[in-house]
Amino acid sequence: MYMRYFARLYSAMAGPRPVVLSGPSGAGKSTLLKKLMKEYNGVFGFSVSHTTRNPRPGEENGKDYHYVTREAMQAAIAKGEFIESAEFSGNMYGTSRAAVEAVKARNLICILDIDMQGVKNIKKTDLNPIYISIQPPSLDVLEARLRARKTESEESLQRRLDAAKVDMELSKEPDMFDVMIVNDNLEDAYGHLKDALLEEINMVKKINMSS
Ligand SMILES: Nc1ncnc2c1ncn2[C@@H]1O[C@H](COP(=O)(O)OP(=O)(O)OP(=O)(O)O)[C@@H](O)[C@H]1O
Ligand SMILES: Nc1nc2c(ncn2[C@@H]2O[C@H](COP(=O)(O)O)[C@@H](O)[C@H]2O)c(=O)[nH]1
Repeated sequence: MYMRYFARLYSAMAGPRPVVLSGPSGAGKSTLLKKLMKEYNGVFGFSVSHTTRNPRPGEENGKDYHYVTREAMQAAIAKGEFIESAEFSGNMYGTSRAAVEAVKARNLICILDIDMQGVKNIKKTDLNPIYISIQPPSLDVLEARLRARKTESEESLQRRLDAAKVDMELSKEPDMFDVMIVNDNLEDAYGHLKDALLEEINMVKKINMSS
């Protein structure tokens, strides 16, 4: 009983655990995390990654990503400013220490939306997140969703589908993820995601109410 009490106390002092959302491009990570941040306003904070890709219509610099040149990103990585970085579909992506610290400083649950290389690299750090995999019902459905999103050139789409095949295989490895969610029906997938995060959500609500 005491052990459980001290474990809870320690975890409250350390702050809420971050959450890693990963899965193939087009699986629905952004859709799910935007729903979560809207319903639980003031509970979650998004770790804004850096990328060398161009912004899509509607995306905002500093909100969706920090859009940078390859040279600037390579220089920042060399200076040790990133906890992880990866090359994905012809562009660089990475999580800066500052992005995670900014969310932690507000005592919010930090959400990272990263690819499988990022997952492997985060596992080498002391971040200790909850690892959640968002998977599509099938490769065909994934392709249809990516095409319907109309954000990719044919070349980029094919690269993303190739990466998705690797991702879908790797995600089956034991212990890679704490929670696996198949995003077939959006509401069902969202319900599953909320259930997985309920303990952390309640912890943050309690801390915020008492401060
Ligand atoms: N359950 C669902 N049913 C049908 N369409 C969906 C579902 N979930 C997401 N979508 C749609 O699929 C497309 C891809 O979703 P989303 O952009 O959230 O994927 P993502 O995993 O964040 O992709 P990326 O890694 O490329 O950013 C979007 O157009 C979204 O509206
Ligand atoms: N390893 C990292 N992967 C990241 C990061 N930010 C985003 N991503 C992943 O990149 C792909 C493509 O994203 P898109 O916005 O161009 O569609 C997707 O799988 C993201 O999860 C990051 O900082 N590190």
